[in-house]
Order: sequence, then structure tokens, then C-alpha cells
Amino acid sequence: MQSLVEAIKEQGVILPGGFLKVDGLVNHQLLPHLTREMGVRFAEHFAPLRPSKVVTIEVSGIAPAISAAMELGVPMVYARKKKPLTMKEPTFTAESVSRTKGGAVNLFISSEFLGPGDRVVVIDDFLASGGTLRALSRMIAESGAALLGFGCVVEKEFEEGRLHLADLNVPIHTLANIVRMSEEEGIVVEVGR
Ligand SMILES: O=P(O)(O)OC[C@H]1O[C@H](OP(=O)(O)OP(=O)(O)O)[C@H](O)[C@@H]1O
Ligand SMILES: O=c1[nH]c(=O)c2nc[nH]c2[nH]1
Repeated sequence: MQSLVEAIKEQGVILPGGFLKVDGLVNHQLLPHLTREMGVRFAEHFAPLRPSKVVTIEVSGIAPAISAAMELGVPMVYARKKKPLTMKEPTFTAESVSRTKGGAVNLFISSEFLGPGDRVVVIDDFLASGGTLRALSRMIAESGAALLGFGCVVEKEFEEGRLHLADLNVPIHTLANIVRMSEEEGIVVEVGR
């Protein structure tokens, strides 16, 4: 997605520890025209697989996921990081590590909204190590739903998440790919794959 690549070049900031700050377009402020185009691009890619549901994880996955779900015309469910008292049991749960806040978090999705009849596309903001997508894939498997694909807004190729998830045999589509980044070279970013 060329417009996203341009926005990352303009606004992206390299932080210590291999983190990319894109708070002005993905993680704090959202730009409606970019978020809408993300949804269009994901929908173009995944519509032929006939998904019945989009699944994501709070908090930064929600915007691109609802944009994709609107284009696909299907519901969107987001995994919660704390189980609310309204959530109906049984729930599917898995542990993941919050990359930007640190520490392990438990994820919860209610069986009320995910089950054996579902055909799921997972959308998230970042693909880094792949740990979060792995945790979501476990919950989806437990629910009996079919996992059709992963879509992420930004891939950090140098963290090799795509390789770590290869055993799942699930197609991965990303909109922008950070090939590498350093103070010397800046952010080397290309259209996703
Ligand atoms: O591929 P991984 O190594 O798992 O990294 C990607 C995950 O890290 C971030 O989650 P985080 O909880 O840090 O942020 P958020 O609350 O903004 O969604 C991001 O939103 C992805 O879900
Ligand atoms: O804002 C973010 N920047 C990153 O580099 C990153 N990696 C995983 N999750 C992330 N979130």
C-alpha cells in the first residue's frame, strides 16, 4: 500500500530496541482515509476466501480490523486482554506478550462469538515476532473455527514473524514491510507482500 509506505517514511520514528513509532497513523492517532484504504486492501485480498468473521486483538488491531470487516460485510470480534463480567463462558484463552507495554497478557474470546461454523481472517496492526498471531491461532483452533489468513498493517521483516508462523501454513498478507531500520540508513520500508 504505497500511501502507507509514504506515511511511514514521513512520520515513522525509530525507537531503541527495534521499535517503530507510528503513533500518528496506527497506534494513537488514526487517519480515516488511510484506515479505510487498509480495509479495502485487506478485503480485496481475502474476499475470495469467503471469510465469515474478522478477528483481532485490542487495542491497535481494532481500527484496521473493523475497516476490513466493513468492506467484507462480516462481523469483527476482538480478543480482550481482561475478561469482563459480561463475557459469556466458555471462553477461549491464550497467553501473549504485549510488545509495547511489556509483560504477559491473557487473551479472551467468548464462544458466543466464535465457533466451528466460522471462517476467520485475523487482522492486526503489527507482525513482529509473530507471537500474538500464534496466540490468536491457538484460540481459533480451540474454537473449531477455520483460520483462513493473517493480515497485518506493518510487518517488521527483520523480526522474522513470517518464518516463525510458517508451520501453521496460513497465508500472510501485509500492507507495508519494514525491511530494516537503523540510525545510519533510516527506515527501509517497501510495499507489503
Ligand atoms: O508479532 P508480535 O511480536 O507479537 O508483535 C505484534 C503485536 O505487538 C503489539 O501489541 P501490543 O500489545 O504491544 O500493542 P497494542 O496494545 O497497541 O495493540 C501489536 O499490536 C501486535 O499485536
Ligand atoms: O508501535 C509498535 N511498534 C513496533 O515496532 C512494534 N512491534 C510490535 N508491536 C509494535 N508496536
